[in-house]
Amino acid sequence: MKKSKRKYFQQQLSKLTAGQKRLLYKRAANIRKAAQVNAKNKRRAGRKEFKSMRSYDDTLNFQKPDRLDAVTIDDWALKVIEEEGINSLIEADSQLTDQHEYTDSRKGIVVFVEAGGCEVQSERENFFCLIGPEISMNQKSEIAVGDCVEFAFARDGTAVVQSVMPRKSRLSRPDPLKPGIERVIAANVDVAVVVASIKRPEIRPSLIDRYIIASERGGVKPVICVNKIDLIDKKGRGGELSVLEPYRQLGMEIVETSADERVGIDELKSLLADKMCVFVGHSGTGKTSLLNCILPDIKARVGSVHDTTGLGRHTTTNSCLYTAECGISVIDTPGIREFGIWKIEPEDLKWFFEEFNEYAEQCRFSNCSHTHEPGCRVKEALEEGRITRQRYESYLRILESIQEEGGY
Ligand SMILES: Nc1nc2c(ncn2[C@@H]2O[C@H](COP(=O)(O)OP(=O)(O)OP(=O)(O)O)[C@@H](O)[C@H]2O)c(=O)[nH]1
Ligand SMILES: [Zn+2]
Repeated sequence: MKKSKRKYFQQQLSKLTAGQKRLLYKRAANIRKAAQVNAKNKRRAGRKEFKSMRSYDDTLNFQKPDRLDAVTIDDWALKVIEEEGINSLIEADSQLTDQHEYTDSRKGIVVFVEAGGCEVQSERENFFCLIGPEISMNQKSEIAVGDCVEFAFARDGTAVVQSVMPRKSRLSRPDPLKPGIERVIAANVDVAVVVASIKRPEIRPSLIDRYIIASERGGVKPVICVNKIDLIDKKGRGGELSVLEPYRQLGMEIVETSADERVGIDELKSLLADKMCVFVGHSGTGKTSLLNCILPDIKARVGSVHDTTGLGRHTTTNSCLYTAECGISVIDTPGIREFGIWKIEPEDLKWFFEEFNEYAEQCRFSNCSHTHEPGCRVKEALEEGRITRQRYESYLRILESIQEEGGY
């Protein structure tokens, strides 16, 4: 197949829905098998003409299956598109959907999840969808706010999620009650805004570190937002904000805000422009207040839900995605007091403390945990003031909790 032709068919292939692709590959696999059988039988019979076997009727309309230049299953799939066109696939898929009594398949993004159902935003409309049994078996880790899903409508108008697309990133924690289960707080986010407040409640660096670790593990960029700066008197600034120094040294982005006095809001907005973000942090730090400053139009957007099940709307205790006209999408999460780290081995933790790395290479033991070993260069760097005590102590505390709780 010519390169340009191949590219054209690949473009067509990328436009297919998951259901249509499934059909296409099934068909490609059948035809490939048929072609192989044909070729084999032809050789065996030693004659040019070969009648298709009944079980491989599939090949009847397919030109010269045994002489195609297709090799891989992808080649065969493209060949199917070339020979039969994508319309036949779309039609076959919709007939199949009819059989299962689902119609009008759509794609959307999950804005809210609750037991058995979720709210999905699709083309500026929100739909309450039930979640199919395979997905809901393991719901909280299988479907999360921010997930891209495909859903369709049953005859009675109920929307049902059919499939969840692979995630490009995730922010997870272990379930506080069942630590063996992963809870995905937010999926497909670009930035995690770790909201801390300078006072009421006070900044907890070790909690910030936990969020940084979880973000980096999940492929999310962490940003620190220190809120309530109106509560510090101007003279005391240096002292109260010194906890942020290690993060400045690491080159992290830090924004100082006051939701009450609307300080730093524009800076935060420009940092989040055109990004999918999640707001995380200790309870009461001002996440929702900040969100209201950034996205004043969100209330109107949350209101319009197509409640097709009659199960009603959610409470405010779960994560929720808000999208604004300005291009910012934010997932607000309920505040927490403790934040466990999802499945991290004690010996891997040190690598998440980036400033340790250059010294760790010079430790006497290559598997040094930087706690009790002789010849530990990280501890020397600590004494020399090259590594901050705040971060080192945070490392020890997290390490201890991981060791005690078996990784959670
Ligand atoms: N002084 C001051 N108070 C603030 C500021 N931002 C929020 N608050 C107050 O802090 C309290 C908690 O604010 P929320 O926005 O509900 O905090 P949250 O982080 O969403 O809390 P959770 O929902 O528990 O996670 C409220 O009483 C707010 O009025 C601020 O910039 N300055
Ligand atoms: Zn060491």
